[in-house]
Amino acid sequence: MSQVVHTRRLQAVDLIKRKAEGRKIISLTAYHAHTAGIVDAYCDFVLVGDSLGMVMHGMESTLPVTLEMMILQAQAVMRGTSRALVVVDMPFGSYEASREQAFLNAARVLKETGAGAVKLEGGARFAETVAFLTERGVPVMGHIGLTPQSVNTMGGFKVQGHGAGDEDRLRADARAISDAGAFAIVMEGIVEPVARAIATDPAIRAATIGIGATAACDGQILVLEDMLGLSDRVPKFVKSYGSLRAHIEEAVRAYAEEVQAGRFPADGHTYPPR
Ligand SMILES: Nc1nc(=O)c2c([nH]1)NC[C@@H]1CN(c3ccc(C(=O)N[C@@H](CCC(=O)O)C(=O)O)cc3)CN21
Ligand SMILES: CC(C)C(=O)C(=O)O
Ligand SMILES: [Mg+2]
Repeated sequence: MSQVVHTRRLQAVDLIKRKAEGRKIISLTAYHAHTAGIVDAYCDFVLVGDSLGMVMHGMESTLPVTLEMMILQAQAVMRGTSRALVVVDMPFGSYEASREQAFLNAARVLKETGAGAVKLEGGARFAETVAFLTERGVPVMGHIGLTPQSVNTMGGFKVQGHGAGDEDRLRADARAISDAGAFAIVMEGIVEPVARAIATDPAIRAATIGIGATAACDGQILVLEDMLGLSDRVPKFVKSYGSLRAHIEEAVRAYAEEVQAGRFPADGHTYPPR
């Protein structure tokens, strides 16, 4: 009799185990089935980020992104992955008004996509929301520091933690959402000594995921198109691991040249008579 090998996706609780074991948590964003399929083998979780508004649609900020856009791209990413946990960003306006609004919209995300968790931006002020969702079966990832949905109140995409009292505030934010039941916290754009102090704080049970924050975090994330060298402008915290923009441009240039010269399509690319 053959043994049934049950492979399953990583789950939110697995990331907390990772933190305890001291094994780094690897993650990237993805918005499409095909790119998600490539990163699935290497990532513990794949984030369907609301940065898709800026990366895929050329928006100036993440504010115009809708729940419908997030659900559509999350469905694509779920189809492309089999191993990684898929986490979906709650877009601006879909969770801030009340705990009930947050639950109803998060439930829609889980029901309509099959994703394993949602992420929402905010610290101590959203601790009640994080607890409300977690108690009702929705695993929540928090996001503190440079929170892009607050671009208008922050006065730009500004690195956080330079001011007096910032360390205490950011630490209180991280502790509050960890205590509320968040399984992980994205720490974005936080100045090094402050980020390190929070990432190594033994009072924080949630796994810390850095982006433009310290290497002391339990894991790291980047926007896939940024690290591939496809995005035209990237934040300073991005390291380029590829040069897709140049690759695509060269392919498109060669195609245009061959069509112009009549060399494409050649015999192998047309249908001969039977
Ligand atoms: N393509 C992309 N990559 C991202 O990492 C990303 C998005 N889009 N969209 C949503 C947010 C916005 N993010 C950003 C955008 C710009 C900066 C930026 O320009 N930062 C300045 C420092 C600004 C300051 O502290 O004054 C930098 O030089 O990195 C940082 C994060 C991160 N997220
Ligand atoms: C940059 C990551 C953390 C994010 O929130 C996004 O891609 O929207
Ligand atoms: Mg986001």
